[in-house]
This record gives sequence, C-alpha cells and structure tokens, in this order.
Amino acid sequence: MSQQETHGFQTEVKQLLHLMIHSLYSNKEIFLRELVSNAADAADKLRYNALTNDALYEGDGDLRVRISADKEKGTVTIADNGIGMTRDGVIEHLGTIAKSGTADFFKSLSGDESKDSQLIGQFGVGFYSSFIVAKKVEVKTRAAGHNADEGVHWVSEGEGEFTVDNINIENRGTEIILHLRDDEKEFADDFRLRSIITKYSDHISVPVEMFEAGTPESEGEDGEKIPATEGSWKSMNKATALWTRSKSDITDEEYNEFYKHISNDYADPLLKAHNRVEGKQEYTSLLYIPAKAPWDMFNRDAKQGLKLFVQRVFVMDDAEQFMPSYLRFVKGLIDSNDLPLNVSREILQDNKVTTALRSGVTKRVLGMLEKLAKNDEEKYQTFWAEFGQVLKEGPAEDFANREKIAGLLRFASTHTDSAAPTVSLDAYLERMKEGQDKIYYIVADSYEAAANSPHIELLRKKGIEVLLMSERIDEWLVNHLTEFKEKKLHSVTRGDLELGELEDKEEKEEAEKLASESESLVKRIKDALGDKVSDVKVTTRLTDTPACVVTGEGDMSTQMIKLMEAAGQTVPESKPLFEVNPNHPLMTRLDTEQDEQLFADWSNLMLQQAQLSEKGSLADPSSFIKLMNQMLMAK
Ligand SMILES: Nc1ncnc2c1ncn2[C@@H]1O[C@H](COP(=O)(O)OP(=O)(O)OP(=O)(O)O)[C@@H](O)[C@H]1O
Repeated sequence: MSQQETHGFQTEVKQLLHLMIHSLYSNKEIFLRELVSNAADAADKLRYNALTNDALYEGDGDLRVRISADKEKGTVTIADNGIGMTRDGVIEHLGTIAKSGTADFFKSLSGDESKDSQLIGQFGVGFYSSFIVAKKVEVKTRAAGHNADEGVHWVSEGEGEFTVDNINIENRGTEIILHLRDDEKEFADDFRLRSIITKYSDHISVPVEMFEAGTPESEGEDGEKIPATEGSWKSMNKATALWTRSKSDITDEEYNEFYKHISNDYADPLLKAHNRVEGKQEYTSLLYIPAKAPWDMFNRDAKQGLKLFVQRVFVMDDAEQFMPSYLRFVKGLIDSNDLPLNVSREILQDNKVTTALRSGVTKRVLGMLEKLAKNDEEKYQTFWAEFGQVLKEGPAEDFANREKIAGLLRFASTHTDSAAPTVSLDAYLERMKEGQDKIYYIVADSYEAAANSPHIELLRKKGIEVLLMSERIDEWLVNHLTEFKEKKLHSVTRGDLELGELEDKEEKEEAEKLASESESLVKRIKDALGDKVSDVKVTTRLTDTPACVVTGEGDMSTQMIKLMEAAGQTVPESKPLFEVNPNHPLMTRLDTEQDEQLFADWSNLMLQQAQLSEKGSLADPSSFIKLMNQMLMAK
C-alpha cells in the first residue's frame, strides 16, 4: 500500500534553494562535491556503527560510491552503500536545515547576489546543491539493518515541497538521481563527469567509482584474437585516507579539496599543518585555518571542533574537546591510535589522552600562527582581520599559553597613528623608552575616542607609545593579560599614570610644586563636588585639557562597567577620581572665581564634561545641557 505523503520544506530551505539557484550558477559543479562528500560520510558512519554491530554490513563490507549518467534521460546518479536513511531520517534531513542560527543567517543576507553567493558558500548548501543543476531530484534510500520493504523514495522539484513514499530496496544505502535541467545536460556527459570527479574525489577515503564499458572481441595487428572484456566499475580516486599518506605525496590541490570536504567552505584555506606525532601519544593531525571567518563564529550554539578518527575509523564530527574555544575557527581532524574505538563524547570530556592531544594541537596551531606572523606579516594581517577578535579570548581561557597568544595579538597604537591593528606587543617592547617598565594602553568605545582621549596627552608629548584598544573584547582581554614578558600592562585611565623613571627629577619637582600651589583650588573643588567624586587631585597626565576622570586602582573600569550594564547586570556604584589640570586657562579662571555658587557650577560642568569624554554618555544629560546653557548665557 502506498504511503505517499507530501511535505513542505522548512522556510529556510525554500530561501536557500531560491538563493542558491540564482547565486551559485558560476560554480555549478559543486553539487558533485557535496553529494560525493555526503556519500563518503555515510560510508564512514556505517563503518563506525558496524564496529559494534557487524550485521549492519549485511554481508557487503566493501564500501564505495558509484557515479553514473544516462545521457538519453539526462540523469546523473550518485549511489552509495553507506548507512542509508529511514523514512523519519529522510523527512528530517532532506527538508530542513539543522544548523543553529540559520534564520539569523538568512536575515543577514544583503540581496546582492555576488556578495550573498560568497556567504552561501561558507554556509554550506550540502544536499540542496542538487537543485543547482537538477529540475527534479529523487532519493532512494534504505537504512542499514532495516528490512528491504523499509526503503524510502523521496522526490522533489525543489519548489516548496517534496513527497516521500515507501518502496522496496534490496541493498542498503542511498541513491540520488538528478534529472538535469535542459541547459545542464552537459553533466550527463561521461567525459565531463570523469574530469569533475577526478578533481573532487582524490582525497575521499572510500573508492569513488565510474563504470568503464567493456570492449568487444577484436583482432590485433598480427591477426591474433584479442578477447572481449567485460565492463566493470573502476575507482577514480586513490581511496586512501589523505592524512595517512606521506606529506610529500600530497599536492596542494588535494589538501585544499580535502579542506573543502570537511569544512563546508568553498574557498581555499589560508594555512594548513599536517603532522604525525609519535611517542607517548600517537596521532596524526591535519589542521586548517580558513581564509574567512565562518558566518556563525560568534553563535554560541554553532558546531565547532575537529573530526575525530580512531585508527583511521571515523568516530565523530565536531569533537570540540580537542580545540580550545578561542581557536574554534580551526578546521581539521585528529586520528588517534590511543583512544578506544567506542569512545563517546562523555569519555572524551575527562580523558588523559584528550588532554594531551588538545594541548598538542593547540601548540601546533599557535606555532603555525607564530610562523606566519614572522614570515608573512601581510598574510598574518588577513588572518588577524578575520579571527583576531576570537584569539583575544585566549589569554582568559588558556592560562598556560597566555604569553604565546599575547605574542600573536595586534593592536592600533599611537606609534602608527592609524586604526589598523598592526602593532605587536614585541614591537612595543622594542620601542620602549629608556626607563619605561610598563606597557601603556587605553580602552575606549572607538579608535577615535581612544586616540583623542585626554588621558594620553602627556604620554603623547613625551613620545611614549600607547596601545589604542576599542573592541568589545579588549576590556576582557586586559583583565586577563596583566603582563607580557615581565612588563606590566597599565591602563592610562586608571589610578596613577605611574611613569616611574620616565619622569625626570625636574619634572617631578615641578609637579610637586604645582600640586602644593594648587592645594586650595583642589580643596575648593572637592568641597563643591562633595560626594560626586571619590577624590580630587592635580593631574599627572593632562596637558591640553582642563580635567579628566580616572578609575581608582581597585575599581571597575568604565569599559567593564559598560560591558556589564549591556549584559543587564547591576554594577556597584563607584565614584570617579577627578583630576584637574591647574595650568589650563579654564582652571586658572576658576581659581579666581569668588562667587561660591558660580564656582560650584563651573566645577560641576568640568566634572560632567570629563565624564562625558570618558564614558561617551552621562547619567543625566539634560541637567548637563541646562547647566552648560546657563553658563553660556551668564555675563
Ligand atoms: N548519501 C547519504 N546517506 C545517508 N545520509 C545522507 C546522505 N546524504 C545526506 N544525508 C543526510 O542528510 C543530512 C543533510 O545533508 P546535507 O548535505 O544537507 O548537510 P550535512 O552534510 O549534514 O551538512 P554539511 O553539508 O553542512 O556538512 C546529512 O547530515 C545526513 O544525515
């Protein structure tokens, strides 16, 4: 009895199909890569499941993918004898997109086809890429270990819905039949298919086969009979796991194709590292750094981690235990000889081998980045632009490698006076002035706010470099990265500037003199401001600005307060330290103000100005404006 049902595609699938057909036309042949990739994955999954249940092989353990075409009918068929799918599996997998954040991804598309096609490439279109060339797609599949009458027939024309029906299928596995669009019939050409498959399948670890026709009996040159040969399936690829081959035998193209197979990316990777490790732990790792950040790098539920193999058998995707979160952009695989084949995610969690492997591959990635930074600064900059923000999570997450990670960071700085983050901490150390024992930095809302901050006036004048930080993650970073190569990182908006030996004797004496001369002014301001400030001091850092606020040594920095407020947390109230610059004409004028009410108004105005400049906003902007207007109108 027919059990035909019609289902609608998930909204995102409809969007994907529409976009894909319109934007991937210049890269049509990728459908073969996707389908062969899925077929190879299905073989991997079967092999893994059969470890504990040999019966799944149903007497046929020679896993392979077969590709054939029928020119007359205009069809291409990709058939595997892998794990197959049940009816529920088919409905679940071939009608929805399981990636989290998919809806947001579609919202972020611009409508500009060329831009969107790049994004779609990163997103990975998978099975749905069939519709780039096919006007109708049929899937016939039967899951391993199920009866022949549990086969499923899925059909769709890619326009909003698909049908599923039950059919009889003798052999387990999946067959995908593409009915090519009239203008895509070239893909049913044997020669064309062969050339694409050779290109896309060399790295695949199961044989990808095409049928080679037999030859009829013929006569040789000397009249002898050459017997007829039968046609047979011939493997088009080497069909050995790429990472088990020796590096010198693997071409860049093969490495790149393999990357695309495991990453969903259509572009070549930026870097790769392939290593076999022997000794206490035996494993092979093949790691790649993509050229572009994935669309879901900041999506907390996004899948991350490496593909895990144990003794060449695929065990799981997205084994996140092998890569720290700040390196979540790394793609690749690890093949261990020491883990048990039946390893589960739970076992991986808490396992000595995992810890050793994780530490090994982490070092490998950091080493690879160090090498790139040293040898090719320009390429390193492209890496930094894509992944710098994520790497900045490193010092907080990975204490042991903190210094190594710190060496990889890049910042904007007063030395280059450009927003481009090109300055490393090592370069900063090299440029340090004699007697300087701190790395000065400022964190602000934007590069401009940092570069123009009054807090760095004096340092600028003295030619002391200040790192200008303005990414959201920066405050978090400097909270965990307090020193580099024994030099402390010091915020210029916090406590004392602590110039140490950078201040010469004369300057010190002058500062002390100024402070003592200004004692009465400072006291008057303090009285006028009352409990709005924690203290008032003569500044150690201003030259062109009348006043600024700084954060007390033990207090939370302005940027941290902002981060916490943005996250909806209540922040303990802390009062600013108000620093005044008695040399500034406004302060000189204030000093001579006899009217105490006016003096208090001026002091309040200065304080609010300083707070505005530090925080970019005020708790009560209207009363600030009112006060300012009142002062402007005063004669
Ligand atoms: N040949 C096949 N055999 C068995 N299952 C398959 C096959 N092709 C697809 N599937 C199932 O359909 C799912 C969806 O495939 P699709 O190619 O769309 O995405 P994916 O492979 O999961 O993800 P991605 O393409 O992003 O790696 C697969 O995860 C798998 O469960």
